[in-house]
Amino acid sequence: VNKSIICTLAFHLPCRIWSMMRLTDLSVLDRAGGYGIQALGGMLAEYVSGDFLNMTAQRLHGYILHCNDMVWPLFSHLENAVREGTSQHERAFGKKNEDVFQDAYYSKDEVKIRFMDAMHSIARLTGKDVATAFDLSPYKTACDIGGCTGAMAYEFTKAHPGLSVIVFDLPQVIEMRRDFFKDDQPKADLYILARILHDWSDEKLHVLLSKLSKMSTPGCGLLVSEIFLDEERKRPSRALLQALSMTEGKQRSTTEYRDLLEKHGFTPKHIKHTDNLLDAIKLLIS
Ligand SMILES: C[S@@+](CC[C@H](N)C(=O)[O-])C[C@H]1O[C@@H](n2cnc3c(N)ncnc32)[C@H](O)[C@@H]1O
Repeated sequence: VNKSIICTLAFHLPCRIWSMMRLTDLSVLDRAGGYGIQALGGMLAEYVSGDFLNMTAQRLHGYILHCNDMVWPLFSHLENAVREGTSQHERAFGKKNEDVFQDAYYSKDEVKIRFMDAMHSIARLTGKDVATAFDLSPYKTACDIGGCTGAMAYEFTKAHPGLSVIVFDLPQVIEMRRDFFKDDQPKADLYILARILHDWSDEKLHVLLSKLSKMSTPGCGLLVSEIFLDEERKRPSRALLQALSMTEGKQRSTTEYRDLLEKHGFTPKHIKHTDNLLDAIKLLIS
């Protein structure tokens, strides 16, 4: 991918939103799913000057097509979404539950492939940093919940040759026919949740996390990889912008993730800010 495409995208997205909004007080965006977005300019600076451009040696084609075809059209609902306090997905698809995810991304084959390609691009970009963030030598088996194409799982097996990783995802993605809210996850020493938690409400996550907690025995680990908001919920700005195009989920700070996970018996052990697009936290079941 040509750097100029990234620059163009990074520049035009915030600028177009800004001009559409014509708002002087961007804190009004807090109503759109509870996210402040005071930092559109900051996001631009981060993208243009930051490591993002150095990563473009990796393939981002799928992600750019996904942004162009799926994410960008959602932003045409931005102004009303802000006024009504709805998420843009809710406005675009008229409903707010997990079916939105399946309908939006998996109802048509070409959209499905593009979404999977987009997830694959970012997993390849971030996977090595997430996989090497912690010492995982005590674990022999891992389960990547919502692991999509297996790109992240592949990075884990490359970084930890003794670890075997199961990918658990929807029937449309793999033939295992597993839904992480309904089906029991396979037994593993380590559960990986990469870019999963931000997609769901606290209520939904209680269902998923209590299942994982029941499956885990003392010594089992949980590795969560997300963008962690700072405690003021203002940065990084790409997380805030992404929040506006999400389904029913929300971005959370490190403390919010910690509180959520501790309720299910997972004790945080290490947090790693990777300087890549995703951070990671490792927890142990107590
Ligand atoms: C945002 S993607 C993250 C993919 C991958 N973990 C990564 O970091 O590249 C969310 C993944 O969760 C899967 N997913 C969504 N709802 C699910 C469900 N109810 N049961 C199982 N997988 C689900 C999607 O198919 C998709 O692969």
